[in-house]
Amino acid sequence: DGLSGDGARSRAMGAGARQVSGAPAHSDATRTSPSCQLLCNVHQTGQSWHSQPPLEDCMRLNPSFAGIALRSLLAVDLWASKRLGVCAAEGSAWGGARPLMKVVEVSGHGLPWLLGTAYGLCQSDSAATREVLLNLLFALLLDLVLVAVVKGLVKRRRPTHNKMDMFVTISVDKYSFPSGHATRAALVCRFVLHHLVLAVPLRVLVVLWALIVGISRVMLGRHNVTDVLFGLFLGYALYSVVEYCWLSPLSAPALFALWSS
Ligand SMILES: CC(C)=CCC/C(C)=C/COP(=O)(O)O
Repeated sequence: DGLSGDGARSRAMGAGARQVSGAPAHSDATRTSPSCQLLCNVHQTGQSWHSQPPLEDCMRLNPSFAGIALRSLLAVDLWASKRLGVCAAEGSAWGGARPLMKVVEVSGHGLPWLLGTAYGLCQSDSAATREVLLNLLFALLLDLVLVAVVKGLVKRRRPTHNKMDMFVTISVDKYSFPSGHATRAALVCRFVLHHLVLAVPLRVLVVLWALIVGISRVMLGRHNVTDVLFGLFLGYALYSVVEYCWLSPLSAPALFALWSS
């Protein structure tokens, strides 16, 4: 019919699926696995593989716009992350800065934040400080659980150029989406800015710290850019949840009574 390439292949396939199997386009026959359907068609008609392109081939030739956009984004992400992983190893372009980046990594790690907050809680003798620290502890735990759940669901592998020499990890930390450091940095940053009275230069420093923690994840080769961007977004959004569920002697009297006893 004068058509060539994808259009002709798609049309040939569509017609083939209806005529050869003798079934409507959405019957059980067309819902079987593509390769099985193809073998069945070839068996029934004696057609060659060339005259009947497999269904899966057809799907790849007609991907959705969202599919193309996602694949392109992921390709750019992998390419950019590899280029930006300049401290991924001692021999990398900025390998000399790796020890400093690892200090930044520890500053955003969950363990020092959890231990520090728990210690502060034990030491505090003011009810107001206790309330803030208790909520920070709740936020940090919620963050750990949320990140572990998302990592476990998405199961995106860390970049191949990452050296797995991280300070204290848990099993899901073999996965990279989202960056736990980035979520924590954004969460803690918003929390501190809302609950601590700080001079402007210190507030700027807190924001810079959160950004540097995020950037260092890519520079160390631990994460792809999208892991960090989504992590920052998740941590930022999580703070709103923490604010919404704010624990106080009014909303959680049992918890506070337990603590004061
Ligand atoms: C062991 C504890 C308490 C927390 C684990 C913190 C950790 C290692 C998170 C992984 O962060 P990235 O996803 O940014 O690599």
